[in-house]
Amino acid sequence: MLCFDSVALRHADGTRALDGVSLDVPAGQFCVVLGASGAGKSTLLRTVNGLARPTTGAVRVQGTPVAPRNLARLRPRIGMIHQQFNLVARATVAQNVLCGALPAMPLWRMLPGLFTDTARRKACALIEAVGLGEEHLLRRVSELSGGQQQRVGIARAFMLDPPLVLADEPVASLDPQTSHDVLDLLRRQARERGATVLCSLHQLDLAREFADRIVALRKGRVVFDGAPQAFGPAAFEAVYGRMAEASATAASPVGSRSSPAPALSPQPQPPLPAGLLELAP
Ligand SMILES: Nc1ncnc2c1ncn2[C@@H]1O[C@H](COP(=O)(O)OP(=O)(O)OP(=O)(O)O)[C@@H](O)[C@H]1O
Repeated sequence: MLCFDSVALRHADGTRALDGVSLDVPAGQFCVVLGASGAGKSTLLRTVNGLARPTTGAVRVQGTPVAPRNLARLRPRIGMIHQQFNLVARATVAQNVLCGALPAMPLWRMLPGLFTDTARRKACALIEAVGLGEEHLLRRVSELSGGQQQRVGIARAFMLDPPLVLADEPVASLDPQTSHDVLDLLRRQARERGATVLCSLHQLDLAREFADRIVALRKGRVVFDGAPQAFGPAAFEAVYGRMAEASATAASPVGSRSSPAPALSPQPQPPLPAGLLELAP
């Protein structure tokens, strides 16, 4: 379904965001990408829908290379769920979900927002499937809670029945219980529709609970790739580096709903760079 072939991405300032990532994600898999902040998770996802271009290597979706000439053909096949929901705040729930059909619409229908009856019915069915009743259809999304907004985001992502869904930290701004419910919903929807999911997360406990497979990055490299049960203290240390084994276990026991906490030991404070001292008021 999805193939990363020796993918490296170096930014103009020299930052190596991805460094030789090779992965095959088979159809139907719920694959979670873990890693500390800056490890390259978002960049990896963005190479799949063409928002980031690898410096070397290739990404293929169902055998089609992700390249500018193929993007119009690929985008309807890739649903996207964002950390900050990326909904149109002033538009209604129904309008936002219908927007998920735009990548497959001709321009003459897209500009005036001429959605077909089939699309409207599909949007209603999806809104119900994600647990939002009819009373929510015409509510502005700005009036919804974070969890409800992400349900709208999930419904929108499935509008075109994409075989592949990318979810970039979909629960980062939600409380632990809502995070659990939203991931449960995402996995159920993906299973029912046979979709493959590549989902970046910070919460190891949620990854262990929902993933079929965990791929962990550190500094743009894959440092763990395996079943959630195989992600033990050694993998934790490989991914999060400085965190001690004991604090790792305490921070994120299996089944807990908290995010990994930073190591508790006090760190010596380095001196402020000279440039910052000059910024005194
Ligand atoms: N436009 C850019 N120019 C230079 N460096 C960038 C740019 N965008 C991202 N980076 C760097 O690339 C690396 C990977 O970033 P990325 O956003 O993929 O990490 P991440 O694992 O998703 O982090 P987070 O969990 O904090 O969202 C980081 O070092 C980041 O600072």
